[in-house]
Amino acid sequence: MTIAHVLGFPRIGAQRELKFAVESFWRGDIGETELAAVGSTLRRRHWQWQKDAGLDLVSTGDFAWYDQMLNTAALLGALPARFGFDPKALTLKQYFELARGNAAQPALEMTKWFDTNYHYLVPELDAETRFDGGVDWFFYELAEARSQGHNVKPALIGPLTFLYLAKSKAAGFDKLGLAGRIVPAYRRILEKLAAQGVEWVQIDEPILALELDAQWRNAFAPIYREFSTAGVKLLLATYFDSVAEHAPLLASLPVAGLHVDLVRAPQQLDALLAAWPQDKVLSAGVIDGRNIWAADLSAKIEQLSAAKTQLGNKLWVSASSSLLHTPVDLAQEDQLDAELKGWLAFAKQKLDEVVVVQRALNEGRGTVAAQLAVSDAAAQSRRTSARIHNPAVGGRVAALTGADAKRAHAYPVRADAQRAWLKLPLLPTTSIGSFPQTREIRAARAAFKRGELPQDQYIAAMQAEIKLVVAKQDELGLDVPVHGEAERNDMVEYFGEQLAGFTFTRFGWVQSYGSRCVKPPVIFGDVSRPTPMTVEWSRYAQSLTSKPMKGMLTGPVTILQWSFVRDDQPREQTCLQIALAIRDEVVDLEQAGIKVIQIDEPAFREGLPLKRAAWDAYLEWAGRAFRVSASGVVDSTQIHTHMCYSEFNDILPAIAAMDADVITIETSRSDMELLEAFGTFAYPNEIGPGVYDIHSPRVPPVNEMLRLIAKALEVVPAERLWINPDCGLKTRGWPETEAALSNMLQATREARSAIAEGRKLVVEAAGHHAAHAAGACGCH
Ligand SMILES: Nc1nc2c(c(=O)[nH]1)N[C@@H](CNc1ccc(C(=O)N[C@@H](CCC(=O)N[C@@H](CCC(=O)N[C@@H](CCC(=O)O)C(=O)O)C(=O)O)C(=O)O)cc1)CN2
Ligand code: MET
Ligand SMILES: [Zn+2]
Repeated sequence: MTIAHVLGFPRIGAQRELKFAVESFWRGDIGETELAAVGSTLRRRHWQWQKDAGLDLVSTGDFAWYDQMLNTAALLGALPARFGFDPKALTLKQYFELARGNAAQPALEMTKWFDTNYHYLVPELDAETRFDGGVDWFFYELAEARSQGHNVKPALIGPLTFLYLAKSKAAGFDKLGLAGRIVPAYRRILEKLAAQGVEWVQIDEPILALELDAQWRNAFAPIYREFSTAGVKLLLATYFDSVAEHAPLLASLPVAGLHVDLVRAPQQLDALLAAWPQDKVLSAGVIDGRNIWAADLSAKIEQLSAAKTQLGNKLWVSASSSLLHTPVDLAQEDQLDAELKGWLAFAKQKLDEVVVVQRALNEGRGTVAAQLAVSDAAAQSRRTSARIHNPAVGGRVAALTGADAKRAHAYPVRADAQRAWLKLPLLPTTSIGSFPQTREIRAARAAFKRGELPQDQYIAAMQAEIKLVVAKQDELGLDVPVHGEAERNDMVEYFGEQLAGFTFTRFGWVQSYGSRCVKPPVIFGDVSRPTPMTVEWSRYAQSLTSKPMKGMLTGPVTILQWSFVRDDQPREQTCLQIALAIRDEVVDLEQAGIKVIQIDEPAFREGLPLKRAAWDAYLEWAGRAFRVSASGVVDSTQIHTHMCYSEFNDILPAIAAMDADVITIETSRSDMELLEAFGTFAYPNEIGPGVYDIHSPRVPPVNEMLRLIAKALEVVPAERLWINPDCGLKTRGWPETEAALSNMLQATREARSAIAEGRKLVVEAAGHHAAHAAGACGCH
């Protein structure tokens, strides 16, 4: 029989139960026992759903209090020594300290999981790292599932992916050199599973979808040979892109099965089948684990028919990746109309989809005729619905010319026009946009959305917030203030709610990191902007100050990247439609007298395809989309952009080609390393490298920021340098926000006087890193 399974299920809970429980625990409102009970309840529910749907195996190992990479490190016992924790006796409190930092130690670094909006904690490795075993949560949860009567397939992140994604501070550290230690650790885990009678173990090696160099590729065979005698069957799981280039390797690896992503890379099926041995399982990920569209089930069955003929029972059916990246349960969405709802499937619905495909393959389509009829009708309605296609939008995109994606004059000409009216001081100061999203703001919005707070009162409350934020910035002396984004639930969802061609959900939450979630809007049709989206808020904010108010928009690439995107046309096309909508908004802001406008693109780097071979094409269309959004204005209007969360060194030319007048960019956590690349590359326009990290409540002292400013001045001429934090302040509280900004302005004043007096700023002043080493920085 063809087996039905999934690689993992979202842990957050349909009502974000895990988020609220974890945050209560952090606040001390509940204890470990109550928190553990919430975790148990969620796991029990999610396993039961998998079983009820008809999956043959339910997944364990996919639960985590914060993150699955941290869980793997905790299981292996590979914790950074700087925390001083005993890996075998790690408490929940210590686990969260690794994730969030404590008084003495900053948290593990956090970064994006491949090309998703999920962030994992980066394990730290050094020559002393040991994998001598840690907590037994993984085994506890396995036993829990079995005690509930489930046929279980535990899942682990594989050793090579673990090492590849981990990080070492030592330059040139050979991570693969730790294989000799990590492999026995995994082998011990596998043997323990075998002893407990576990048949199948899923081992995730998503790095196989990257363009691996020979050193990493060649590490697979010997390592998996070590595992082949541990007594369990291994299902090696890959996802997010094709692994066809490794087909011979994968066919010959001593594992019992391979899972592949046939949504992102359907074409790899033929290549793999051509090389596939008879005795090995091929798990076909045909249901989209990254998007919310209901599958065209007839098409999926068709897609697998040749594979079924060739492989018989060795063909398994699954979702393309873990369902972690999809919201939990569509059934809760009571405000979507029936047509749209019929086009969607969240994680729980995807379980059913996997099973329908499986049953059709095992028992014939007749056994699932009713489900197929529903699916066929939905697919048909999505292909033909009048709500999807808007000829005016298509026409506008088709009519775009080169001139539409280019400012009228080059940067030096624009800079003169901007200087003439802005009259900013040297080293102008600004912020990235958001100010603290307080509980009061969120509560007011929640009440408004529930219909309990009338619209005029909601607007008044947000205006009061804007007034406060503008007054505080005037007091502090910021040169280019912002309105603070109080009215926005999220920088993408807010725009999705107002654009045609988008819809949004009530409970479509997806974990972004730890307890933080996002609710990506859904792009189902051609995108356009019925009415201005931000103009009134910005106009109001400008009325409160004589300084130039900076308008604040999210760019087309980021809106695309952080939404659920339609899969019936190329992403490029959708992105250009969004770009035109944002362009309209930019032009309206300019008309309203907002002549400094920031178009945020924090997800620009994240959108890069996993395979380098596809980078150029992406950078070309993504850059064009940004320029389309930014180029409708006159020379004197200053366009800013902002980027964060990523390493930008390898795409600097593409960033320069976006031709924003000013870019503010995250750099403080890397101690301005990035700027060296900007210096070498000679970034041509203005740049505001973040001078303090906003991800922790810690208030950096003046001299620390001064040191970063001095470092920046070594590579960026003062005339083109801006001073700002790393990112928006929405997750911060007010006290640290005011203190940090006040220090930032003090540092700026000192830098300005040094420049005016021709004094050279000292770069070597003790900074955060030195203070850290001395345990004297008060971080977190
Ligand atoms: N889309 C997106 N992706 C992104 C980022 C981003 O900002 N947006 N940033 C990076 C990730 N960083 C993130 C930083 C913070 C949060 C975050 O704070 N999320 C909030 C939810 C934000 C939100 O949508 N808030 C809504 C809904 C808030 C809410 O939960 N309301 C309660 C009621 C609250 C109350 O009464 O006090 C409810 O509806 O039940 C609002 O403000 O309106 C959370 O998890 O808590 C998420 C991601 C990368 N990816
Ligand atoms: C993730 S980038 C955030 C940019 C946005 N303008 C903010 O300040 O919140
Ligand atoms: Zn940012």
